[in-house]
Amino acid sequence: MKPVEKPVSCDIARGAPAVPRDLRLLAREYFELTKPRVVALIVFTAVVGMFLSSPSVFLPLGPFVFGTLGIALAAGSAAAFNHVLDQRADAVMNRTRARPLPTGQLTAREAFVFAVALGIASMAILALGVNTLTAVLTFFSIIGYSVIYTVWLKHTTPQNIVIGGAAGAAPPILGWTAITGQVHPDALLLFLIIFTWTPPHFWALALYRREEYAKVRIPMLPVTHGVEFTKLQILLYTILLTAATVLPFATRMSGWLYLAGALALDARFLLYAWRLYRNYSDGLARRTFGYSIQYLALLFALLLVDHYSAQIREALQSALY
Ligand code: HEM
Ligand SMILES: CC(C)=CCC/C(C)=C/CC/C(C)=C/COP(=O)(O)OP(=O)(O)O
Repeated sequence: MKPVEKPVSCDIARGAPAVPRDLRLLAREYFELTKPRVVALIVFTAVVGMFLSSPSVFLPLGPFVFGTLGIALAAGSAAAFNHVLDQRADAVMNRTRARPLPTGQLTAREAFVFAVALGIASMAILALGVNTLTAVLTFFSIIGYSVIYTVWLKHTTPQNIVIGGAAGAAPPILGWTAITGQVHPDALLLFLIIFTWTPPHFWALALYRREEYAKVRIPMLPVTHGVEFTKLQILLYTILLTAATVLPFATRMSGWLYLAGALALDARFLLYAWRLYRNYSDGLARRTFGYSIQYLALLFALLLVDHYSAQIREALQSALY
């Protein structure tokens, strides 16, 4: 469990900052509002979507730069809205109580203004520098995560993260449309991979954090349906994920290099899910959650390397001979 380093303030309702402000610290708190590590992986999946949409390594510079920036700002905006809208539950759970709003480092008003500013900047950059389709789809992703998931689904149904997962799975589509202006079926495969990955990713964490979720009455699957059922769902979704990861090879979007690497990653994920199912421990659930993140990063890196394998081989050959 992460140690809580910051003092916890009760100033949420009054909206006043509880501690003196230092500009560097303040910048760090704002940065923290964007969930930077999550957003980094989200942006990576979007960038992979961009490269996979084109046979050339050289993407049109404007859509590439503005697309990446716009998607990153949108994801950061959605994350900041999530901090504002979930501040009461965040103040109670150990994992989240050191966040900028529960500690009083930032007020809800400051976080809200920041979220709106990032959202507007993202929309302006995407609409003016990329294309309308990407701006519109990104707008729906922001609403999907910050309103539909955070305000509604998260607090009403244990299927919250399955349905809400669509927003987190959208970025490869956004990357693809940023470059081509079209939603291609191959982009939907990338969406499907993240969509089926989200339940094992999140439920592994929800298992070892189940008491905290119960404390704040958030109906996550282990709280409403218990550990046994959640372990089974993780296993079933990991099997579904394995099937989804074969599709890029089956449709010839990706080649043998991708298939071999993806199956190796899948085998390890399935092993984690199987061991969790047979012999549960909080420690194993924590390691499964950690692996889920490595898994997605490596899988998307594989898609990219496989896509340019011919160019990489040629470059290596000309460097060697
Ligand atoms: C509905 C969908 C999702 C849910 C409910 C979810 C939930 C979570 C939670 C609760 C954490 C722990 C954060 C913490 O340590 O405080 C986490 C971490 C993480 N998630 Fe997800 N996640 C989802 C989708 C995604 C997506 C789409 C990505 C990337 C493509 C992603 C990448 C990550 C990463 C990289 C971390 C580690 C962050 C860190 O080290 O601080 N997640 N996720
Ligand atoms: C392009 C675009 C707008 C994408 C938005 C996608 C986005 C920011 C997804 C975040 C996924 C995530 C960390 C969910 C956890 O929320 P939670 O509230 O369950 O977790 P918490 O308890 O850690 O806050």
